[in-house]
Amino acid sequence: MTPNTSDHATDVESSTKTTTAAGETDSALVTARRQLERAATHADVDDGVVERLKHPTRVQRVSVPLERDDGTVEVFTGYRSQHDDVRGPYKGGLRYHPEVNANECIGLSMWMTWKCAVLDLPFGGGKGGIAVDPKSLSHDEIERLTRRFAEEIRDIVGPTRDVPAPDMGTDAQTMAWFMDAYSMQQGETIPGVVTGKPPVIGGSHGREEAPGRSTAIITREAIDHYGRDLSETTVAIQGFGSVGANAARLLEDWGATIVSVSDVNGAIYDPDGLDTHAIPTHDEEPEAVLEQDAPHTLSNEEILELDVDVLIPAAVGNVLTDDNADDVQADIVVEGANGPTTFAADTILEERGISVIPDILANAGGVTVSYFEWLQDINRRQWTLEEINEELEVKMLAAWEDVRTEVERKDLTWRDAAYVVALSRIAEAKAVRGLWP
Ligand SMILES: NC(=O)C1=CN([C@@H]2O[C@H](COP(=O)(O)OP(=O)(O)OC[C@H]3O[C@@H](n4cnc5c(N)ncnc54)[C@H](OP(=O)(O)O)[C@@H]3O)[C@@H](O)[C@H]2O)C=CC1
Ligand SMILES: O=C(O)CCC(=O)C(=O)O
Repeated sequence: MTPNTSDHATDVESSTKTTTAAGETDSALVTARRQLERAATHADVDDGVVERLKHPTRVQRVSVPLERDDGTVEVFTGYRSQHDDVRGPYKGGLRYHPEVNANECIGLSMWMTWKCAVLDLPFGGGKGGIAVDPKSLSHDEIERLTRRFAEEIRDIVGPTRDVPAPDMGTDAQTMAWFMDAYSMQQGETIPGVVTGKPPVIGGSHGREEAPGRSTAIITREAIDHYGRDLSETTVAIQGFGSVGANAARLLEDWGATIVSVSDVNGAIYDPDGLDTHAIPTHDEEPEAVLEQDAPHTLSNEEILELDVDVLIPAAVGNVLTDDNADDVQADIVVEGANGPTTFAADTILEERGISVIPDILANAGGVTVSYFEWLQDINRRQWTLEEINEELEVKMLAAWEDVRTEVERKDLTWRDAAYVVALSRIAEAKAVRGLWP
């Protein structure tokens, strides 16, 4: 099939914006561009490079027909946005969620470019997915959908071109089907086409927990930076999946008090602390949070306004907006999710003295362990879980120090500082390759 590819993606970039009650336009793409424009004023980067980075290299949109279990046919829309590859192959997850659209994928792929650069990984940024509610499909239907999606985007992915991974609504099994479908088309087993696979077929130990682990590591460092003690820290976490649940359990193990967690239906709250190991994760049992014993339940709006030391939004994007930023009571927000804070909310939180540690640093453990997986696939050698976690700690602490240095040197917000680190590495790579614009 001929790829339906738009090199400039203008058609999609001008559509699908959402607006908050207060009128703030906040698609992931709009937020990502505003963040870039603001951060660029603090970085020594050519205006032309910044202009180029506002646009993806390529966005592929495909129709993904699915034969349902009852024999009827339904057609879903899938996307893959490839933002920039100056530092290496495009890298980023595949999301299965009803709200997936082109602009969301472009914005998320921009964030992947910065994330890989902040962590100094040899990758660029990509992101994709299918506009579908995976909970409405059977196991077999998700397998058929994934295999067909892999066929539709096979021309633009590959271990040295673009390497997908899990994101919301996808997991190690999804990656296994994707890898198998791609390998069958290529006529040989190619584990490195995706990361986040089960270890038995070339996946890495620790990948599933990694974005939650890095979110916990960065929370720990932030607490220490502000002269506090983790054992006296209260935390609320929105979302109890790969990112939220793993961050919650680690922070609890390290002494923090997790007072509230939520899933799509709402939150449970215990001011004395929850036993997060006893709460099933999204992977173990979706929508199980409200079934747990707890003194209070809250809505997903209320959890964001709890009086806690640390708030970790770890579910969907755009949850902190100009509508509720004034009501946030946490002292520190650590972004476990991608893009939970709109541009206007960021400004309000900054004015109120609330530190926001950005997604492109905090949740970067996922793509970092994906990089370790990619290396393991190339070398056909599996690292132990201990090796993975040790290397992840080293990479996260190095990135934390790089960003912290910029925060202190230029008196920047954590987000601006992370962008400055990323942009300078990307601009230097473009300059040295002579790859401008
Ligand atoms: N997986 C990864 O490798 C990485 C993911 N991220 C980002 O982290 C975020 C979460 O991803 P991940 O943990 O993988 O997702 P999962 O699918 O594993 O879990 C998502 C969690 O969020 C809950 N949820 C879904 N919709 C809402 C909503 N509208 N309000 C509140 N909670 C909701 C789900 O509830 P329920 O169980 O009831 O469905 C579930 O608990 C996303 O922004 C993703 O892009 C970032 C880096 C890496
Ligand atoms: O592991 C990866 O390649 C990407 C993970 C991801 O999508 C993300 O960090 O948002």
